[in-house]
Amino acid sequence: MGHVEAAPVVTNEEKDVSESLLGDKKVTVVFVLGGPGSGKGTQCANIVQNFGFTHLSAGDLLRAEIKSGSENGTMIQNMIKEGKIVPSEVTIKLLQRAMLESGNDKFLIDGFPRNEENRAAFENVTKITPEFVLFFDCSEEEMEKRLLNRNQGRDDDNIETIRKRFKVFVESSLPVVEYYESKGKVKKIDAAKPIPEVFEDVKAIFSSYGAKQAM
Ligand SMILES: Nc1ncnc2c1ncn2[C@@H]1O[C@H](COP(=O)(O)OP(=O)(O)OP(=O)(O)O)[C@@H](O)[C@H]1O
Ligand SMILES: Nc1ccn([C@@H]2O[C@H](COP(=O)(O)O)[C@@H](O)[C@H]2O)c(=O)n1
Ligand SMILES: [Mg+2]
Repeated sequence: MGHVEAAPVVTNEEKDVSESLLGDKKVTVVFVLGGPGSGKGTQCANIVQNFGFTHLSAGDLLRAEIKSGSENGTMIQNMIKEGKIVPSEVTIKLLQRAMLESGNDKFLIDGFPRNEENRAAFENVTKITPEFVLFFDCSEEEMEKRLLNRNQGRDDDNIETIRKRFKVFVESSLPVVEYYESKGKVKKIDAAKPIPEVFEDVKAIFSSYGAKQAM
């Protein structure tokens, strides 16, 4: 699998984290995108077990930030309840920290970039471009059913917020997928199939990219 030579970050605030994380270390990043409930988290867990990637879910990092009592917690909580996209600088900082703390050099970044601002800011700040984008394609009808049955106590898994998340996905996130499509970077998966079948398709992609199976 090819690698991306990362470059230093520009802001002083991020300096310590980014220099340690990026410096001259080569990192491989796969963005995992798809609508709410398309199965990103489920399949990332499988990829981690089989291919040695670290899974970083932007949504999970934001929820952890709320729980930590951070000064941004209330703002993040309100945005998530409304299905809105949190400002990029907040999410990128969390991703950078998690990348550094992982000690790994291969990352599945799940649910990010969610809009053009996320995409441009991440590339500008980290100088990392994704190896490829894994896109889980699924109908809204199926995704809605899955989210209403998820039972993980998420504040945004209610029908009102789910509809808002679908709208944001179509208006803001699909254009990011289209951007990467224009660069020939999108690997599309039929995510409507049962979980094991989806993973067979996912495995074929990672194997063909030469990602080593974890021992
Ligand atoms: N292929 C599948 N078929 C049926 N159910 C699935 C499938 N993949 C995942 N699920 C179930 O659907 C729900 C949503 O899956 P998951 O949390 O992986 O989605 P997600 O894309 O990460 O969603 P979100 O964007 O909301 O975080 C979970 O309850 C999961 O068990
Ligand atoms: N790049 C991102 C990712 C997520 N969010 C917010 O978190 C919510 C839940 O995300 P999931 O991927 O776990 O479904 C999402 O609806 C956004 O409110 C974000 O702001 N930016
Ligand atoms: Mg998820």
